[in-house]
Amino acid sequence: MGRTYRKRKRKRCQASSINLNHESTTINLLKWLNGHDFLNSAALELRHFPITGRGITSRKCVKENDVLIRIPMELLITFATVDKSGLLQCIRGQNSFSIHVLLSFFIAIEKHKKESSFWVKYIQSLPDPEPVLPWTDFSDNIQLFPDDIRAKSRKFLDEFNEGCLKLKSSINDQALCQCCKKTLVSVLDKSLFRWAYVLVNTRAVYIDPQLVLSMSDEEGISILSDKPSMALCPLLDMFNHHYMAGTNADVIQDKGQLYYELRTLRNYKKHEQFFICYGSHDNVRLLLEYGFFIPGNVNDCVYFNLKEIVKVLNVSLCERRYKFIKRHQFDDKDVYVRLCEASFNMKAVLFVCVFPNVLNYDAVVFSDCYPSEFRQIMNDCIKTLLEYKLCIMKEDSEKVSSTLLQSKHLSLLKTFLEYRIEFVETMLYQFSEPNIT
Ligand SMILES: C[S@@+](CC[C@H](N)C(=O)[O-])C[C@H]1O[C@@H](n2cnc3c(N)ncnc32)[C@H](O)[C@@H]1O
Repeated sequence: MGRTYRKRKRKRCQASSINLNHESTTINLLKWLNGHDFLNSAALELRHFPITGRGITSRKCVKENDVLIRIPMELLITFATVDKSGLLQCIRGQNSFSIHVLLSFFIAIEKHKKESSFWVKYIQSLPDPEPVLPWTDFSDNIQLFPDDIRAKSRKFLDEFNEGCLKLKSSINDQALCQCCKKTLVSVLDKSLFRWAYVLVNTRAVYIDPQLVLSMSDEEGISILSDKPSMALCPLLDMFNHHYMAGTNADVIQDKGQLYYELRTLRNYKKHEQFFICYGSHDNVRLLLEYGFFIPGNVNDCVYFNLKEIVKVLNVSLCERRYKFIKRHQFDDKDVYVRLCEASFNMKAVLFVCVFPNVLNYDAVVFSDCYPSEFRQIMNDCIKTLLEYKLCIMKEDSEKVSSTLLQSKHLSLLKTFLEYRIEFVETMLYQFSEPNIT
């Protein structure tokens, strides 16, 4: 791909994006932020992009290490915000809740309060309906999902259902909404809670839990079942994800005031979209937690488990070799292949499988000094394993494509499964090349 091609592509992308700065939700959000010590010094502009949806650019060129946003701490929604709001006093009993559930409870009730909420301009800027995540398909469609995606979807769904039920059953029956005097239990219906829960899932950023605890009331802390490391940060949550995001976020102190700050790590052209990195996530994680995937994602990988490796490679493991793998938990997680590379655990498992007579596996595996002939043998094994996965993935994709059932969730999954086949085919091609590690 030449420079001129990339330049034209970028221009086409800018031309097809739509400026959202004139929309009332954007104007109101920026006005509200301006009124609370936020300076739009980087001339940020919200635009709708064809692939990523709404995202952020600037009307001017931005230099490396420039500040994109600096949001004062009191505009972040953290456990301390929920604690100080008095909402937790509506919860009776000794039940404890995750920070995810508590933030969801808070924004659900604030959404219901409409204009009487301090957060109304922020809440109006949030997407409604919420993004489509495969596990929020509440029909029986989850049965059609491939094994790996179905297992994870069920886990997400169980956590959501459990959190929702526990919260609703713990809210004091007499507790009323401050704005409409309806009971909070009746206000918090499942679809409102789902909206809030998915938004927290897709938009919360990491915050140092110790900092949050230092800003909270000691009495309220006992309601937490995990660390309060999630926060909603207006405007920061308009940035889309890329694994190569050229930005860095941090909490900083300026003249005694704490801010959540985002800076650039490189120069940006006018109207180039800014990204942040949500983490080194593979595409299945992006799909399940955020409702999208990125073709060519460098963090994408194909996972295997010991049972299928042994079956596909037709290996019989003696007790000594099996125990070695188990003792070091090599088969527990991170047994994967990604573009041009096998993970540490994958290499270890394959080595033990195909070299039965090594006396000291520890010495080889932990020094990463494998015999020279292992590389070619490993690549051949990986090719066989990928061919096996490809057959399964084709069947999975066929199952989803041929169903007469319809939902946004299923069509998202269908697109993803088709992409996943292409991804494994590319990997197979790469592992067929000589000199691949
Ligand atoms: C933190 S929000 C980012 C802003 C969001 N686009 C909006 O309109 O408010 C995260 C959501 O944005 C979308 N998103 C983020 N990065 C994306 C990407 N690289 N490609 C497609 N969608 C993306 C997904 O719907 C995700 O759940």
